[in-house]
Amino acid sequence: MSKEQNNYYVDRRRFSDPLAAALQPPPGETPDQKAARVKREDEARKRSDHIDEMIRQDKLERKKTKAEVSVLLLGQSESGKSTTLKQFQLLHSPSAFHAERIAWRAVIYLNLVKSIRRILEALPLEDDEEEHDEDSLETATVIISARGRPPSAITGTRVPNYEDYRQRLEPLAELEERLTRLLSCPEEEDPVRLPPSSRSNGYNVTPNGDILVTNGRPTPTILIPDRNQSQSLPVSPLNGHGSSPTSQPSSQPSPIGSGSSSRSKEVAVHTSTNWKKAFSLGSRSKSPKTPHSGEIEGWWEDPDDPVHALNACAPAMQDLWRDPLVKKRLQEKKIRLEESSGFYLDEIYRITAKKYIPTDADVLKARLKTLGVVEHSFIIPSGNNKGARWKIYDVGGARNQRHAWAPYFEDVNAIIFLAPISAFDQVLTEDAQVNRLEDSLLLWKDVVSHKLLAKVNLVLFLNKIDLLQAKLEAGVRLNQHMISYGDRPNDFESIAKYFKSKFWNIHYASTPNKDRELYIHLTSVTDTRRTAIIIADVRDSIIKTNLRDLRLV
Ligand SMILES: Nc1nc2c(ncn2[C@@H]2O[C@H](COP(=O)(O)OP(=O)(O)OP(=O)(O)O)[C@@H](O)[C@H]2O)c(=O)[nH]1
Ligand SMILES: [Mg+2]
Repeated sequence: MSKEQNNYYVDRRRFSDPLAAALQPPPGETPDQKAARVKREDEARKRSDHIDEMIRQDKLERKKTKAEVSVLLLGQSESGKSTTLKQFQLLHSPSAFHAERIAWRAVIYLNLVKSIRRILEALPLEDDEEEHDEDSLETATVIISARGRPPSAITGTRVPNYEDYRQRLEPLAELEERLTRLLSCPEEEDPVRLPPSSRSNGYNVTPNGDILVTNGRPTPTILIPDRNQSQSLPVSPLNGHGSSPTSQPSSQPSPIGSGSSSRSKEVAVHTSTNWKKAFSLGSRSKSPKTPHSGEIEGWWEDPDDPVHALNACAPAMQDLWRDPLVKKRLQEKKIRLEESSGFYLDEIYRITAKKYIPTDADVLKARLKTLGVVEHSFIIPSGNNKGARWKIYDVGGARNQRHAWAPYFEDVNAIIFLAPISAFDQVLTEDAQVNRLEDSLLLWKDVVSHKLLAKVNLVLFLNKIDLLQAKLEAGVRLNQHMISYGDRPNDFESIAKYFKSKFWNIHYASTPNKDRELYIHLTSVTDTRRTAIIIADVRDSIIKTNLRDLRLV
């Protein structure tokens, strides 16, 4: 570069940097003037440094007194994150949890109807079993056998009553369509984009202080009247004329058992949609009910409410589920509905009763895929301290949701990572080539090796141990799906120990912070009593190790 060019760049720099320009000695400066100027600049610099230091101290002090803990729930789809969040809610804001129970009625109905559809689809003997097997990969409850299909799956058990069941259950097809339409999020395919700035927008505070992130839209506060109160219950918006924002023109439902919508997507609700409101508060167009007003008192009096179709189909559903030939056929097809929403099948008459209100356990078992990020916030008292505000973030775990996690890494105190260890013989719903346990291990490695998370407390829930136990009792062998397990005993203790050390080793090998403590729990997060104990333990460990410096304990 020539001297001229060089000067040009220096001048440009002066122009574009006002501070540098200001510090340039004025032309013709005498030595005395220079000494005075240098002294002034020195003093200015000292004052500026002092202000910087004060700001730093102030920030530190504010951080110390900020009684706030952020916890992020991570893990693959169906690992139990939302269920864990529900357990936190049940423990720390039970009235809000109970107030929302009624909203889950629609989800539970849909879970039940989907289970019935899956059974009906599994019954017919297909000419082409290969094609049918592929159909069943739709959910993660289907087992991929390392040794191919057993001979029984090819010969197959015929269910002579199939056509009769199908006809009796036909009304459920329309109901499934309606519930799906009302619950589903139209942007389901869209990846979630949550810039960090969006985290400060759209908070909605319930009367209990619970906060939900709603991306700017209002969050429902759902109230369920006490059973003992004479107050009327709301009329259901599930009646097909509902004013739900997600209502769309009706499309023809596919006949139940036809298999034509068997690949239909799992129902997912984006955190920005108001599904709880839509399913709880009833039609706004109807005025408040009183026992003598001649108006309907509750959803069960609304002839269009889904409960009627369900209630009418209850005997057929019960016959189907109890039929030994059906059970045999499901076994042959290796479909274990008890691992997903199938547990409602054991309680058909209770769930389809006209005045059914979901219990806590029903809500914990209800499956609704998360899209986006849900924040739940509450105060947890600790000792004499007035308590810290805990914020728990529940994220979508499906592959197209995971990029929304990173913005939350920056100021999180602890991560609860869920790995469903019963899933060793299953594949991802979003990619049938990937074993679910393998996916959990890779995801775990990504999380523990992440530099931004180096100082974050890690809690690992090896979840769904109840299902693992049931699977082992049914004779499923781990080493047929994980060759590395070798010929170790196929019992629960040995397998739990093996998984613990596998996850522990990955952490040890990949963590950027060897001093970090890792807490591992064997969990079944649908079990309220045990999970409450574990949550208390997790809470204490997070507070003790993370927040001692912040004077919270
Ligand atoms: N039996 C049993 N079921 C569980 C357990 N944990 C979760 N479930 C059920 O598994 C299903 C999936 O759980 P969710 O909590 O919705 O899973 P998630 O991790 O939030 O999934 P995404 O929202 O898709 O990321 C629900 O029906 C839960 O009730 C468990 O330990 N045992
Ligand atoms: Mg979820």
